Amino acid sequence: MASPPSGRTASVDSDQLLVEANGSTRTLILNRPKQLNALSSTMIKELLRNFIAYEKDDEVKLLIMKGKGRAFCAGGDAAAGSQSILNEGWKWGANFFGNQYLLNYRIATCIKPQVSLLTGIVMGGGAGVSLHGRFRVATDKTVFAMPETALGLFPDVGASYFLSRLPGFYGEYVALSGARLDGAEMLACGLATHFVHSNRLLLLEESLKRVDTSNPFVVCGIIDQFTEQPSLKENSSLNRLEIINKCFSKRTVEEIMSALEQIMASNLADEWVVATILSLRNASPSSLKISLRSIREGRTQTIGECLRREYRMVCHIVRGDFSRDFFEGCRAILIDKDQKPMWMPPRLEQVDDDTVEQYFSRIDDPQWEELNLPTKHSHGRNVESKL
Ligand SMILES: CC(C)(COP(=O)(O)OP(=O)(O)OC[C@H]1O[C@@H](n2cnc3c(N)ncnc32)[C@H](O)[C@@H]1OP(=O)(O)O)[C@@H](O)C(=O)NCCC(=O)NCCSC(=O)/C=C/c1ccc(O)cc1
Repeated sequence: MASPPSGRTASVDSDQLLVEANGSTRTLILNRPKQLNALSSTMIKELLRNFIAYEKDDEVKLLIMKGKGRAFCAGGDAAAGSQSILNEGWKWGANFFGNQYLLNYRIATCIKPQVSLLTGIVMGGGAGVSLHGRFRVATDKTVFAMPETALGLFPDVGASYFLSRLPGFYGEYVALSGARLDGAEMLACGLATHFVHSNRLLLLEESLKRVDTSNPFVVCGIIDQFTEQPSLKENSSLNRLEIINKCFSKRTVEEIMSALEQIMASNLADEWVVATILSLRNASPSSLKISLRSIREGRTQTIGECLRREYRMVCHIVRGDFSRDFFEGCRAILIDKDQKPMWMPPRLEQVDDDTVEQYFSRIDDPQWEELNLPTKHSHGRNVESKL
């Protein structure tokens, strides 16, 4: 589909993605508000097609990404996705995640600035379509999380790149516990680049739509006019960075747990420690172990290397090679909603190092291929500087 004429909105495939053209800007609107804009396969393909087209189109200079309704995006559509994999086989899942990671890579290496308006829920796949972009605007209504360990998955969409670059061992904490961050916390740790009050977001958007340049300094100057410096709440996890660094720097998940439990034993009234321990106890043991290793490996890898490795991991998951926790997590959280997943194996000590290792190996199947990412010479430098 060609870009719509200026000032017009074009819609695609049942309106799941709306594209608004204003002069040199294109506003991409995730439009499944009832599903909190969870990314369907159609939306991912359309976003990918648009990003590829915009890179070549000299008339397009700035991209704006937003969500319709109360969420920016609550992740990939895990409810429909897990059912499609069960009905159609693992290749459906491999194709879904392959396209999504390719989109994440296109966004990370796109030479045109992207401004994501992160108000409302930003989770999982929603982080993948925004945080790799140049400008991430959080608000007083932002609720960010990477909740995949509670779903039997692991923080993917390049999270092993952007979480591993957070201060200290905060990324390990966010990845393993699925902790929710507000807009002020996103800004403080570097996941967001700006904070704008939600009641000024429309004004910011109107100003951005008049931009006629890809110069990031000009774009930044415009966003700066609307920003404010929010304060961290007293109970913010960022005020716990010392404890987080002490516990989440441990080598294994078992050691992280026991470090947290020691703190709990000496201070039973510490609600934050209790909540963190509970979230780790409720998460899939297999997911916790592969997530920790993924973040650790991500620290020294490029965005492309992270996404290729995550693709291997997710392919093992959709094939159910070592565990079916992902299907069980989707059932318990999103389909039956009983919130009581039966993880298998159920205990951390039952997930051995050899099994964890295998999640990082190539898939031994003639029908499987590594994630094929386009060569984007020298853009790696830009990608590194975004966080
Ligand atoms: C805390 C949330 C975001 C909001 O809670 P709420 O305010 O009480 O709202 P609801 O839970 O009632 O959500 C409204 C509707 O949106 C739906 N929804 C809300 N997130 C979603 C969602 N990621 N998917 C598919 N429907 C959703 C949700 O099921 C519900 O549908 P319905 O019951 O039909 O009204 C809650 O919905 C929630 O925990 N959602 C899951 C968030 C989450 O784990 N996301 C990211 C990790 S998973 C991921 O990124 C990709 C996984 C995936 C795996 C395999 C695939 O093939 C494809 C994708």
